[in-house]
Amino acid sequence: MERMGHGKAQWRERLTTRRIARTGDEQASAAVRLTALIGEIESGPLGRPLRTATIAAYLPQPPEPGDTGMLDALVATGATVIVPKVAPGPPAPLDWARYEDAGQLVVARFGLREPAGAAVGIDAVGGADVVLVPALGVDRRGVRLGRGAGYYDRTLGAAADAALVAVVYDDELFDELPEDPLDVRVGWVLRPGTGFTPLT
Ligand SMILES: Nc1nc2c(c(=O)[nH]1)N(C=O)[C@@H](CNc1ccc(C(=O)N[C@@H](CCC(=O)O)C(=O)O)cc1)CN2
Ligand SMILES: Nc1ncnc2c1ncn2[C@@H]1O[C@H](COP(=O)(O)OP(=O)(O)OP(=O)(O)O)[C@@H](O)[C@H]1O
Repeated sequence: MERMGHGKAQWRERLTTRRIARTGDEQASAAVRLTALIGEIESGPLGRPLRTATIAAYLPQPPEPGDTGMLDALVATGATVIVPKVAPGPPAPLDWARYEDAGQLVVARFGLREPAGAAVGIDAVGGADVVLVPALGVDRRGVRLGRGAGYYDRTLGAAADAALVAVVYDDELFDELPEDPLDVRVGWVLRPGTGFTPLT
């Protein structure tokens, strides 16, 4: 039994509360900075030019850090960008769709935006060079805290060759978060004030 106040649920509640309290200014400046920084993925987790790369991203939902500017900047390099489509039913591996521009988006399950077009299948993430993973927080070992449905933990096993990058605010990298056996660790963190940092 975990000590009261230190389990995943408590961390999730604390970090969500802190995010909701972030000002519009902080959210907007984080999005601008992430858009400006995203090209550094080439010298960081990607390790080669974006032009021929496939990036699995996601559509940030306030107060998550970032916005479609970050995705548009990736598309502008020539990279192929895919984003999740959440199917009906209980949590399952994420399906994916090609992201081209914000004009193609519709609001779907959980209020998340997704491309209106056809899904490309759950195996598409296997072709990604880098997966940008949403997180409420991440620790120095790469343990990631998500929203708690396990969508990404069910998905990332199919992305065995990809570099995994958690995207968080600058004050959301911790020494140690709670970890479960099924959690998939990430190798990198991307923060608006700091850029890409490898994790041990
Ligand atoms: N922008 C974004 N897209 C994403 C994720 C994410 O964290 N962020 N996901 C990462 O896995 C997946 C969706 N994950 C979700 C996990 C839990 C709940 C959920 O429990 N929703 C509650 C309301 C509480 C809440 O909003 O968190 C509900 O609708 O009952 C929703 C989505 C796929 N796409
Ligand atoms: N690969 C998996 N197969 C089956 N169940 C899983 C798998 N990974 C996680 N789960 C289950 O999903 C639930 C939520 O997992 P967890 O708390 O790690 O979610 P999370 O990583 O915070 O959420 P998300 O990935 O949606 O952002 C747990 O009950 C966990 O046991």
